Amino acid sequence: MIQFIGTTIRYEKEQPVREFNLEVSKGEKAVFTGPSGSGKSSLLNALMGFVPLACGEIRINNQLLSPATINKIRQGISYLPQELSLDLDTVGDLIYYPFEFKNNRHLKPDKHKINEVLKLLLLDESILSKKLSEVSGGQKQRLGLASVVLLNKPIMILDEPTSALDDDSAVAVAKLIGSFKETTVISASHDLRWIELMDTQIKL
Ligand SMILES: Nc1ncnc2c1ncn2[C@@H]1O[C@H](COP(=O)(O)OP(=O)(O)OP(=O)(O)O)[C@@H](O)[C@H]1O
Repeated sequence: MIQFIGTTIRYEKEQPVREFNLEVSKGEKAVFTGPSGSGKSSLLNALMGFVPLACGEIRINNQLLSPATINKIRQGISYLPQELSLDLDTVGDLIYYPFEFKNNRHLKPDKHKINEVLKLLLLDESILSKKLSEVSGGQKQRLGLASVVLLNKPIMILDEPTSALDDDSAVAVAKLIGSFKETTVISASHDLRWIELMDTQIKL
């Protein structure tokens, strides 16, 4: 379970999230919606421990998110940022990127598993031999999603996961993520194709 309790996020010039309360149960698929600047990414970033809270708290499985617990908590989370700005060369590098970290090395997927996930995301396995500079924005977004799926963590945090996708790919992605019954998903989106397939919509 993920709990936001009186969560307040303050930057130098503004306070986009004020006294925010929410409980997301295990296995629930939740999506933050609302206009640009309403604080959707800020909440996801706070959940990742990237943004300190001005007030309130965040609890994950009853454990308080804090500098002392964040590393342990992150081991149970996979995160897809709004933009993948990693300095990597090939598609393979992108897929394997999270598995280079010590904590994930033992989770490294084999070729068969990777191909299976690529197929579910409507990507051809030939994409693995391409350079990242040769793939489209929508393909890159699905490759990031493939990594997140392959990590198979109990919690997924997805920031605008379908923003660059055509209809068929957006629906394929939403259905795939929705099929992981045990996985808790917290996302931010403007995309109705995604929002409609989530369990809970939280309007900010
Ligand atoms: N690191 C930061 N420093 C200062 N201000 C920030 C920072 N991150 C976000 N903000 C401001 O906080 C507000 C909320 O931003 P946030 O990115 O959380 O909104 P959002 O709902 O995700 O928007 P979008 O739909 O455009 O992605 C915005 O006005 C933004 O300018």
